[in-house]
Amino acid sequence: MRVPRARPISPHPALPQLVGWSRPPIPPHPAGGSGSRRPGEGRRAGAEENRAGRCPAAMPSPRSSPSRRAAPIPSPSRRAAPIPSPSRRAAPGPSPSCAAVALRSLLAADLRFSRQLGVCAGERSAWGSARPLLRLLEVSGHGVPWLAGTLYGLGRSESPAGREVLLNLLFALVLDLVLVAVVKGLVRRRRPTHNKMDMFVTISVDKYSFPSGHATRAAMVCRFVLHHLVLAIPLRVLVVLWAIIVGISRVMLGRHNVTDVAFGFIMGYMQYNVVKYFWLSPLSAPALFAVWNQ
Ligand SMILES: CC(C)=CCC/C(C)=C/COP(=O)(O)O
Repeated sequence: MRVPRARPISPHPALPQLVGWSRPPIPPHPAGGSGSRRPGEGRRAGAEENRAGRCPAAMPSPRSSPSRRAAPIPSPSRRAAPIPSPSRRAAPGPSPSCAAVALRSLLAADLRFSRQLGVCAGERSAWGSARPLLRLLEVSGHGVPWLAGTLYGLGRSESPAGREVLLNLLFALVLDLVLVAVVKGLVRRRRPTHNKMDMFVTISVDKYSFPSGHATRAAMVCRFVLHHLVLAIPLRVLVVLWAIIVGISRVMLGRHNVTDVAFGFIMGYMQYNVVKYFWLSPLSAPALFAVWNQ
């Protein structure tokens, strides 16, 4: 018959393996507060955070960690050991959630990729000789020529239909400037470090890069023009190509990261929906058109 071996009582399941048996039991902390952590508690707290919806990817898996493999399997009696107080369990600090880990990885890849694509960021960059051409594209998608051109067209237009379209284009351009300024001011993402701040006419929020104002404007103007101008197919293709090239050139010039431009395209595309919804016409804004037609 086998006689069960007597097992000394340990104050904590992990202590026997880590500090030996000769150590006197540690009394439970009276306040359960910020006393010194016992070995093994951090691991337990981490596991609890994991159960509470933390990202498993952010934690080393038990298989990947040799120290975890060596950890003792708690027996039923050990499981009855004193439960650490909530304040002790909170001590290791929050580990990043899945979304935060994914976002951080995406942003790191974005920075790396955008730096590689910034081949015209300076005159001495790999494609530095193409920089003047890309800067011309920059002006073609800038707010000033678009606002000036629209105002000029409005002043010269003699047809009510033309005036209506141009008035709505003016509204779209102003809306775009306001929305981009608001998002840039909220997100406050710095422009890439390799960007030379030699841009044509900027306003204060333009020190920020998210989203790309050129990309929003290019996408929105592209949709606007395709909907309201009767153009031959080659010209329509050219308008779409222009919008895409303006966006790509922002990254090549080092002005933006890829995500700034990608979000800018989406935002500009959706801005046109807003313009369409609030379309100004003699029916929806009679006062405005009455003044204009006098
Ligand atoms: C001053 C006016 C009327 C518009 C500013 C246009 C501008 C500089 C936008 C910035 O574009 P990115 O965000 O693509 O660099």
